Amino acid sequence: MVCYSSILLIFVFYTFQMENTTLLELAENYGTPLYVYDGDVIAAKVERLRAAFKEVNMKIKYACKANTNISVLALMKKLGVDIDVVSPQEMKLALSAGFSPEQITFTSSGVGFDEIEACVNEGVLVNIDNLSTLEKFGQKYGSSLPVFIRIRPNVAGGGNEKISTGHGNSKFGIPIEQKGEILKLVNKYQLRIVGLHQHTGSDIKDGSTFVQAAEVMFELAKDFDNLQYLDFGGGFKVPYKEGDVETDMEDLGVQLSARFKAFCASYGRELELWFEPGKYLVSESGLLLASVNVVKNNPNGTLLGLNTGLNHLIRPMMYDAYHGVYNISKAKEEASKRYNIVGYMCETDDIAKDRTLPETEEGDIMAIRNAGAYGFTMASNYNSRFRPAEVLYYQGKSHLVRKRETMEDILKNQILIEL
Ligand SMILES: Cc1ncc(COP(=O)(O)O)c(C=O)c1O
Ligand SMILES: N[C@@H](CCCC[NH3+])C(=O)O
Repeated sequence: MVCYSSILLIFVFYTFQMENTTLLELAENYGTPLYVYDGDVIAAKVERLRAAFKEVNMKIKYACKANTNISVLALMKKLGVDIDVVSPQEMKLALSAGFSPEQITFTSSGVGFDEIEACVNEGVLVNIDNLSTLEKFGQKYGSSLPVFIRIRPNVAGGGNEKISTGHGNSKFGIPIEQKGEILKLVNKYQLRIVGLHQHTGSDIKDGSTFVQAAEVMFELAKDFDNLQYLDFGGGFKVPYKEGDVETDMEDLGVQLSARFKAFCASYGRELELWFEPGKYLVSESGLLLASVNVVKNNPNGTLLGLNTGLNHLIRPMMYDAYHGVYNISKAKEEASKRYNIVGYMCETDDIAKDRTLPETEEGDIMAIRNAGAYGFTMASNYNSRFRPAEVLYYQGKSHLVRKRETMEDILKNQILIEL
């Protein structure tokens, strides 16, 4: 109940702050499609996570793959959040946004050793997910640098198969069955393992999945003497519509904090508990604004064709993800008509099916919810279309934080040869 009402507050706040006036103005000023992020929603999510884990020494390492706009990253830094990156390029973005190398962790998955070196050279802590890379790390750096290892706990979790990463057939992490081999390498190279990491998946509804994976980590941790951190990954499920199931953060805070404290007591040292949420911090903060290009009255239903599609928001087509859609131009009118909402790409391009909305006209501005995470970062130039502009709204002011692409961007690296 506590949980549901606080998320409702976020929705109410969010709608109140930005619906109608602000959003329509932004669409007018910057054109559509346009990503808009509400920084106050991000700040509220950070606070909620902190409050749930106030009993332990918890650190938030924002999984920036969800949204790498450098102004969003700068906001995270201002909010006191650290950052998790998955490529040297994300690391550079984090540095550009003002993070110091000590605030960055590189969670690698099957990357070339050159990427490990690139991050080490910047002074960034690396997290290694396979034995072969761990061996190379030992050969090159021995005990001179601290290092993290990612394990695969063989715990299934996540909203769908594509985003489930901790199970026994997953490519991610070093399988927990290979503990003996990890320990051999640790001894051989005197590796300074300062942290253990696991990430079970994304859109995990059930808090007990986190506790289950944590138990695997606690058991493993007993064999490592120099730990400072245990990283339980990200993956908290956010609501996609009112009343939708979400991770009960407050309950998880109570359960996991108690187990964590008990573990630290038996380990004999206070460790930091790390999380690396992406969606939890940014999903609900974002809207993708788009215009209605076409209202198509087909015999079997009415389609709204928007000036966006899977090129800008791939989640509906990739994961069958639900995204709420509403008509900002007709916000005060009663929802009376059913629509399927589709994109403008030369592919089946469903955005939302069977939604009841006010009678909608061509030119209306529509808002697609939960677009703050894995929206722009998974966008492409398919059909040679431009990626949208982005706006960050924070404490009553909106800022353009990325310009819309132009034809120059599309042509930039292409080479026309003489034939
Ligand atoms: C290693 C790792 N950490 C954190 C995340 C963030 O997940 P989410 O955005 O669901 O919190 C991911 C993505 O699933 C991931 O692969
Ligand atoms: N991209 C996924 C979540 C993260 C997957 C990466 N581990 C989504 O949009 O739901």
